[in-house]
Amino acid sequence: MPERFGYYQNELYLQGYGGAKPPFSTDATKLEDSAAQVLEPEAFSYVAGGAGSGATMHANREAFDRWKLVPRMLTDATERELATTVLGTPMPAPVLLAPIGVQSIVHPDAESATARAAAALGVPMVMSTASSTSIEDVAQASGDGPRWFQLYWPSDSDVCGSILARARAAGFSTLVVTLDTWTLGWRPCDLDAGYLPFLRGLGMAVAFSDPAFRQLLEKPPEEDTPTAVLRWISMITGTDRDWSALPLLREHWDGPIVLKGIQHVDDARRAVDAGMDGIVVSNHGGRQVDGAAASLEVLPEIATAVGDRIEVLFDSGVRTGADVLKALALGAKAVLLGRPYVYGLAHGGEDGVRHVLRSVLADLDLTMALSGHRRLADLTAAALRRA
Ligand SMILES: Cc1cc2nc3c(=O)[nH]c(=O)nc-3n(C[C@H](O)[C@H](O)[C@H](O)COP(=O)(O)O)c2cc1C
Ligand SMILES: CCCCCCC(=O)C(=O)O
Repeated sequence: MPERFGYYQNELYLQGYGGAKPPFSTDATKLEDSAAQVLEPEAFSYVAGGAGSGATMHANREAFDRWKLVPRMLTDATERELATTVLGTPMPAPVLLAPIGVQSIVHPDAESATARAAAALGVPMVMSTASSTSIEDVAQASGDGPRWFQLYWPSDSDVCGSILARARAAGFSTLVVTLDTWTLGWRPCDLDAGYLPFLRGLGMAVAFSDPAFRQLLEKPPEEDTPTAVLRWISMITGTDRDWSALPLLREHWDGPIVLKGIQHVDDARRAVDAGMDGIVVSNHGGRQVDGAAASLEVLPEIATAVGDRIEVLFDSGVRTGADVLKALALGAKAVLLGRPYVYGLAHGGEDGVRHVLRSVLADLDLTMALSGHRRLADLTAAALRRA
């Protein structure tokens, strides 16, 4: 029997009645603040930080604040239907976990804990190429849970093919190709601390466990980590992959393909022309182009232009149930939750991620109810007013 998300509210109140407080806050902002207390300062800054002045990261949140919900009354929203299917993946609510690399810097159980928490709720996890856990180990932790794989696209086609074959064999159903991080943005927090986890050999589990990648090295990564790291980084950065190269991915992947990092309506149209199955309207949580538009700001025009031809997903700035509702009303089919679940992981491993997910989904369920929406299909721009 699938969890009724709103019931998490009762569970928390009843715990309080018995004298117990939830171990972690139900408020994403507070969870971020307290994550600063439990994480190494460099690791916290790496997760929380944005590109440049942080303007785009803050703009992502401000854009949500500009849209207000306009609740409707007496609409028979007693029972809500949140379940949906995106690109053949059934999910209990229109929420996935965004690909987030190098989770070992926040918790030793890293992506395995995230995979177990997501699977327990049936929420799809998008595993990052920059994970600290191998494809096969994440698949094992995920069990029967839905899982998608995010690609930082290696220029070497044998390595690319090998990684994708492993992901497919391990039960990852959809490929998410990230386009906005072909080189790292200007990130003052990390630069000032001289901190980039990858240069320390972290977040390399996918590459270092890959036979095709290992074959290219004179010495195995365990013997000469710096050389292996630099070889890998040089392989996944650069612009020698362009729109014309997208069909090559089809040779290695027979499932749906989604392009992540789309912000311009013309790029959304190009994705359609290239035969892609979906896009993620995302500015990488404001970590790449400082001064770029808020992701929510560009969502409506993109959804209007291509939403009937391609699945439009959204991320960057989602923190609450109301945020999810707003993104759906502005045309997204589903959203990807980013930093908040990493703060859950930092606080309590698998339990922490599960708590964050249950909180966001319960909040979404109750916000749908109190705004008078029973079905996801009811959510249109008419549910909102721009402040
Ligand atoms: C610490 C961190 C690592 C990330 N690693 C990846 C990654 O490996 N691949 C990827 O496509 N996006 C990555 N992202 C971007 C997220 O997938 C997502 O786009 C972003 O977190 C959304 O913004 P939000 O966290 O503010 O909601 C990362 C984000 C953070 C915060
Ligand atoms: C050279 C790209 C590695 C970046 C991987 C992690 C990431 O996406 C981030 O935002 O940080």
